[in-house]
Amino acid sequence: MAANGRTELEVGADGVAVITICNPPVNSLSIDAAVLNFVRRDLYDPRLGLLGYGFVGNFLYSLKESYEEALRRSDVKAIVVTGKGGKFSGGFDISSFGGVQGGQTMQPKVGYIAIDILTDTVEAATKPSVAAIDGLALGGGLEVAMACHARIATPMAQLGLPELQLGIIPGFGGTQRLPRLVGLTKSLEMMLLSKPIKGGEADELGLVDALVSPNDLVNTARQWALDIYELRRPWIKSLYKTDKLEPLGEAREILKFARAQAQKQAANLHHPLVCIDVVEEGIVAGPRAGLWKEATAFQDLLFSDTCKSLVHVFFSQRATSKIPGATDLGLMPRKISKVAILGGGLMGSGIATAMILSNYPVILKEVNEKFLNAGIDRIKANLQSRVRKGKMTDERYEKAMSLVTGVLDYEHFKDVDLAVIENVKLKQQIFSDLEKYCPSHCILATNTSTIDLNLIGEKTKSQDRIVGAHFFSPAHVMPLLEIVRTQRTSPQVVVDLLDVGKKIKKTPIVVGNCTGFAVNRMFFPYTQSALFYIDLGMDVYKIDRACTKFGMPMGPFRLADLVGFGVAVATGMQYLENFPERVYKSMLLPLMMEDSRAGEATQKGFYKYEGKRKATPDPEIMKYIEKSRSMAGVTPDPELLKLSEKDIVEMVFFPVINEACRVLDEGIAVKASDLDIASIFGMGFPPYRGGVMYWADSIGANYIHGKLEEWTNRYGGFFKPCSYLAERAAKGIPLSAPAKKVQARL
Ligand SMILES: C[C@H](O)CC(=O)SCCNC(=O)CCNC(=O)[C@H](O)C(C)(C)COP(=O)(O)OP(=O)(O)OC[C@H]1O[C@@H](n2cnc3c(N)ncnc32)[C@H](O)[C@@H]1OP(=O)(O)O
Repeated sequence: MAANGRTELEVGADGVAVITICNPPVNSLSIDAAVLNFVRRDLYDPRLGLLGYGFVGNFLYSLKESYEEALRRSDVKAIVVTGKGGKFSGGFDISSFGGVQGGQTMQPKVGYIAIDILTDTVEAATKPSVAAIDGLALGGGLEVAMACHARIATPMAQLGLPELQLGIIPGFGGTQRLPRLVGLTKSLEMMLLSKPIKGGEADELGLVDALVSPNDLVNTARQWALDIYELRRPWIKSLYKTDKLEPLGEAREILKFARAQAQKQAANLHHPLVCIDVVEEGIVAGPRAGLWKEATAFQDLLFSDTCKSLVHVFFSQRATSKIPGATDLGLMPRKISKVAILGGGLMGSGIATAMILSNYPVILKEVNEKFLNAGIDRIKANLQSRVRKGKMTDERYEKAMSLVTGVLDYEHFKDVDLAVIENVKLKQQIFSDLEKYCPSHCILATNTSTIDLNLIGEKTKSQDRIVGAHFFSPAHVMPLLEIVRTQRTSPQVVVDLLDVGKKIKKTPIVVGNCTGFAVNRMFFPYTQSALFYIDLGMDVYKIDRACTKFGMPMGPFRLADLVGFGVAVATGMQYLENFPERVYKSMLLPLMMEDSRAGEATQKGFYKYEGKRKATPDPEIMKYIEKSRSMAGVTPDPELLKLSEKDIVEMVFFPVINEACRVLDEGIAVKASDLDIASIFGMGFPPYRGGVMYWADSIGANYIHGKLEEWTNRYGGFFKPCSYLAERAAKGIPLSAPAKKVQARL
């Protein structure tokens, strides 16, 4: 049995050596710090990595060793590379990035893996090798497979180079081999969008050579390798293929277009452009030059802030489902076979759509025929929009719709496992009805962003199975799910809902019960502070521009237009009731609403909307702003007109950080990284800045605290830093450090 991150080598009577990648759970290609520590310090340069020769890591060294053995042995004619447990490989071990970035783990010398191991050992081998791909072949995993002389995959295999989502580029030759196997346009799409493809598409494109069932995979690959050995099939080195590459002139046009697209999509990101440059180098100067450029660029990007932030996001996203007191108790999620949704409004129908898309049978209950039909029609419309966009076949549409049953009574509720209550009046009554009609294990979930879960359950004996499931609109599209637990919600129910969340492809975060929970609590100051600055004399469009340049999908005013002023005012009222000391009572939205100017839905808000969703600044808003300013009795501050975009971003986001600190301090969120994920998936905070708390720590609690203090003195209590922030600023402790660590340091 191999140790973690090693390869197993087994030679069959047919003369085929099968090299198996073994590193559960995803067979990542590991670099083992312990092994690297044996390398002599004098052969190590922190920027260039290993200058001399030595062990370069568990898996990769082991792969080279296995190859060398297979090449040496006279009983081996050909080689098959595969992965253990139905997965080829999820790529380079991301958990080792931190060690390399922090200097604890040495990295191999530039080009060692891509050139010495994959090109000069695997691809240049005198015996042919075939990759047998089931499950995942991502990043470095696919790069190993592309260095083999053929690839056999299963239809459900996922193949891709998603490195850019981590702020790096493919570093094991992927930028050179993928374009040569699938053409420039498709390869750029796969890399720039970090989008894997399934086995079927890979077969059509020529990325794999044959598609077989998982049971036939290794045997087919063995035979294929022998066929190459006996010259019955071509022996192809993908690095030197040219037939799929577009002619140079055309290639240059494709690269130019890709650069423009990359800049349009994320102007703050540098690494997509580096990726395009590296691809171009290979096309213009030849693939070996491309490999060298790739290797140096990869090592530089590994140390970038973008990479560090995105790796933080990767692990934080996975950590949201690790909940102390729930997921560490050894509880297994129970099987949810049927879901009931009460209320087919916008949210209810969106939730139903998300459920049926993941094959959960759904009962949709409404109070009358008219509402029920409207709810079913909304679900149909959600799915039809997917069909129109080519994301769903007609057959899949019919199958999904067949999972929905519309009802007007509780007759069908006796075998329901999960009941989700949408925004229906008399929730208390409904919960007590559900208690009567549903089986005693059924989870009772309510979708709400405000309601007090303790109150809802007051008339039932089922407080332990009451939980909040806060979806974001549109529920079948938005990726976040806030799971709200009260003091009495059972850990089993939390574990069950985390599992459902994962199955319906949402990123769940578990939060405590309070007005606004975590996401809306953080979101509120985003628009609040912006409204305040308008009364103080700032320009609406300048604020929006600064926020979008920072990386937000839209600024606070464009967002208010999208959400609608009615919702914004209603939310403001709830905050006023619960947190009066930090609500700014702006009159701007009510004034605009008096003239039926209530956001995008009314074609006019802070912007004018003529074409579909096209927002144009509207000078008319000045008359409302002037009125609002005079009603507020605030004197505009000429200093604010001089602010740079960086200053504006700080003024908008530091109150958000302040609120995030309160959320953490009150125990509403379990850990700071959950708030990072909540800000990215719930607010659209740029992931390459790592999330709101990670970004805050990159700036420093002390600086943020100082600014908030300064603004409190100048403009009032709205900015007052909370005690959590003040304490950490004073003691120099990161905002994201866990509470017990703080205590340990106090
Ligand atoms: C030089 C090279 O070009 C550079 C590279 O290869 S960079 C790496 C490229 N590969 C990737 O980006 C793939 C990243 N992984 C994923 O997208 C997904 O994890 C996956 C599709 C592989 C599996 O998804 P899923 O089945 O939902 O499981 P998921 O919960 O994400 O992962 C399972 C565990 O494997 C870990 N994991 C997944 N991929 C990993 C990787 N490449 N390295 C280290 N750990 C990894 C996860 O952190 C998680 O650990 P946990 O159970 O302790 O939380």
